[in-house]
Amino acid sequence: MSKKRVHEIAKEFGVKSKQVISILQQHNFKVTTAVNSVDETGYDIVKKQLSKKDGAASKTVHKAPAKTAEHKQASKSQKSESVSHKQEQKKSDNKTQEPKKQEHKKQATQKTEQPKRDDHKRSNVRHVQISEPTRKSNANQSAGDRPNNRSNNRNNDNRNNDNRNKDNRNSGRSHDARNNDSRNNDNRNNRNDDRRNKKNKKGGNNRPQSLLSTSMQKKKNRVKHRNEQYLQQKAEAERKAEAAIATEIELSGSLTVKELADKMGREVSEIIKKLMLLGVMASINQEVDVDTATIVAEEFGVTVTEVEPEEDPTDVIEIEDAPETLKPRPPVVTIMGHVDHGKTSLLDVIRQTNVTADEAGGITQHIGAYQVRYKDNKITFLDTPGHEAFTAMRLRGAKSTDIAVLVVAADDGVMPQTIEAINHARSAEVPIIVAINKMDKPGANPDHVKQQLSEHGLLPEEWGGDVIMVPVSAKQKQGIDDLLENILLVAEVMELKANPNRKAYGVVIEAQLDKGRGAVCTVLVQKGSLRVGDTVLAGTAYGKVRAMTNERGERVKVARPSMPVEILGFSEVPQAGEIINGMDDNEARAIAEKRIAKQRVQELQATHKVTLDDIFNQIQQGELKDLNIIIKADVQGSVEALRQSLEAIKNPEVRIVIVHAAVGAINESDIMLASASNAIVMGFNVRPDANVRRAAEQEKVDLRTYRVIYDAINDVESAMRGMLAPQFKEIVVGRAEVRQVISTPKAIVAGSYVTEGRITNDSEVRLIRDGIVVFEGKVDSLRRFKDEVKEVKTSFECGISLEGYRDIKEGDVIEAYLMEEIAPQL
Ligand SMILES: Nc1nc2c(ncn2[C@@H]2O[C@H](COP(=O)(O)OP(=O)(O)OP(=O)(O)O)[C@@H](O)[C@H]2O)c(=O)[nH]1
Repeated sequence: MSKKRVHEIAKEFGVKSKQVISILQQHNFKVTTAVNSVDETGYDIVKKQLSKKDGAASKTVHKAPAKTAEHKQASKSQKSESVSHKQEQKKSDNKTQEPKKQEHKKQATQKTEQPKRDDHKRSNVRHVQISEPTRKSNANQSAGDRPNNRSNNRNNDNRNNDNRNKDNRNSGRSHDARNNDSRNNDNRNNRNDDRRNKKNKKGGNNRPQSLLSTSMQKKKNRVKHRNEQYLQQKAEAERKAEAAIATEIELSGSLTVKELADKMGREVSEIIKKLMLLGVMASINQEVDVDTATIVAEEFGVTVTEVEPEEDPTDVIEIEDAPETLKPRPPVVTIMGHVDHGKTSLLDVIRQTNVTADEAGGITQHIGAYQVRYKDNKITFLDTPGHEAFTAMRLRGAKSTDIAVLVVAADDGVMPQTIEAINHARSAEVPIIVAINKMDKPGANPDHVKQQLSEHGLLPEEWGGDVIMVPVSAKQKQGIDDLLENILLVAEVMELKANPNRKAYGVVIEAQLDKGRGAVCTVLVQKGSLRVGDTVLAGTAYGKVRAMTNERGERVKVARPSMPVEILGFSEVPQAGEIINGMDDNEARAIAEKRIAKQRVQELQATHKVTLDDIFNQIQQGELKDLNIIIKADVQGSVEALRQSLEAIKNPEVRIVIVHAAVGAINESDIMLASASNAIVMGFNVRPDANVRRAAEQEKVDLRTYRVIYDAINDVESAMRGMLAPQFKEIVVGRAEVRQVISTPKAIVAGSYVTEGRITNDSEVRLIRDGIVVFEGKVDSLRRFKDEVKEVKTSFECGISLEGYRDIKEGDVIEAYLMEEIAPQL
């Protein structure tokens, strides 16, 4: 063997050159540096020495990595040592502790990683085992950064202990009880290390977990638990919402925004937003047609199927007539206006001047409607009080009038009923022609009338508006042609047409029971033709037409569109405004029976007329879109004040609509209009008379009277919020008419006649003059002749004096009332 340098030998044995030099010097070799070389003898001495030492060193120091064949060999022997040791230990431990076995297994597997680590720490006496993240960071630190490493090591004393133990194990040294303890420590320490490392990573608290207060821990657990619960609930809600969202819906006709949202399983706000984006401003209760609903639904990715609406077996399906079957028909005109402005006179003049020679016998009987001929054209006039033609018919969904003629006396101008008539016609969307009557009168001022009408939204044509205003005089029969001419003109523009060749469809104008003839009914045929022998159905009444007569009492066999006829043959008296259909016998009977049954059910159910008491419920259920109100007050100022205050009430779901507002007492016409338009009537300083109250009860119209405007507004606001406290209801106990006013030194005594109910001496009373409340207070004294009495009943005379009020006039009405507490509505 050639000579070998010291550093080569050192490298070969994995020791420092210094060590080799020292051995050689001990054996008198002259070597001082690593580059000095020695012969085979020197090499053998070193080898011998080092292998001796190696045996000893292997017991204390971990071996160098198995890079060379020798090392591999060493590693193998180490393994075999370890295995044999395990076997020995197995025996000695008498197979007692399973965890230990596990530990051994773990160590065995760790061995495969060992060389790497050994390599890394060859120069370190202490072997540091660190958990993965730290190891990484240490690895990232350069090997030259030793002091840092060391300080880390010091900080991690436990870990170091652990590693020392591990080293011991790896070196195959004895595994005594101490070692076992160390292993346990090792496990604990490892866990702690992991936590600490995690914490350190976050830059959090470095204190060991055990040092955290128990309460903190509990708090943390609670928060964690709550968070988990919240997340679970959220996920559940989302899952449910997801499930509720429809992907397909069926639409059978227009529906409200709320209904659409419900169908789609979406929030109303989402639908409203989408509609807004589409340029449609809609509130929750507003109706949207199928097309709009379809667009909205498709925007949400919902497929829409249009289906036929469910049929009501009591409905008679209305046939849509093909355009080619339609033939022109005469217009149907209603004359309306204020009392004494000349409605009857005008109708008479029209009738007389336009009956042809052969009809000279004239109209023999009143049948509520008639036709006149004018220049080969027919015009049908409804001879019923104006408001009835609208309210009663509209109530049942019928539209009888094409054109409204508003009669205004030129000398009197616009009066309360004129405004009422305008509102009726507007409500029914019927065009208005104004007949300015009594033009022959000296005080006639048509311009003033036009001016007044303009203020109510009727602007005459000559002033740039679209309302035809014709000056007439019923008395002098002037302007009648002009009026009829204009009626025909408006009718022509309206292109009024109907199919005469089909089963009859019309409306009942009026009906009554005649002792001799049974149910007598005036019918206006609107479509098709009605013939004697036809079976007809109107509401729950049906029957075969036995006889038909026109307005002159002549028997007719057929009645065509726009023709009024009186018919006999109904099983019972139908109601005015009811729709009449010609149909098969059996079908008519079957539908009538079903309608009777339905009516019974409806009667059992609560009425759906709007009342302040249940406005909130109706809003909630999406049933109410507009709150219609009719205002009646004693003076115009109050009307306007109430109107403006009510209109100023804003509610996102309900709009306040003033259907009619006028000065004057509440009358039957107001009730009819309220009934037809589902309105409530609010009276301010005005009172309804007995008939009006009865009508309101019958029609189930909510009628409220107030003395203070604020109370009225407050009631509406509270009702809309569902906060109305209807604890008291006024009960009228009796009424007395003042027939004579007697002045005595002590008081003014109203010599009165009790017309209804009773008046008591402790009554709360109000004094009413022309429907207007002029005083509210208490009875001071109540006398029959000269005696003080407690009460006076209907049909008796009495003397009433009022506490603190003397301005009593003949014709005044004294109304006695009491406030009755009523149970709040549920
Ligand atoms: N000078 C004049 N008087 C008229 C004219 N038209 C009607 N009158 C008179 O006015 C009064 C009332 O006429 P009516 O036709 O009864 O009036 P109305 O509107 O039908 O009255 P009500 O049925 O009570 O609502 C009668 O005395 C008529 O003679 C007219 O053109 N000129």
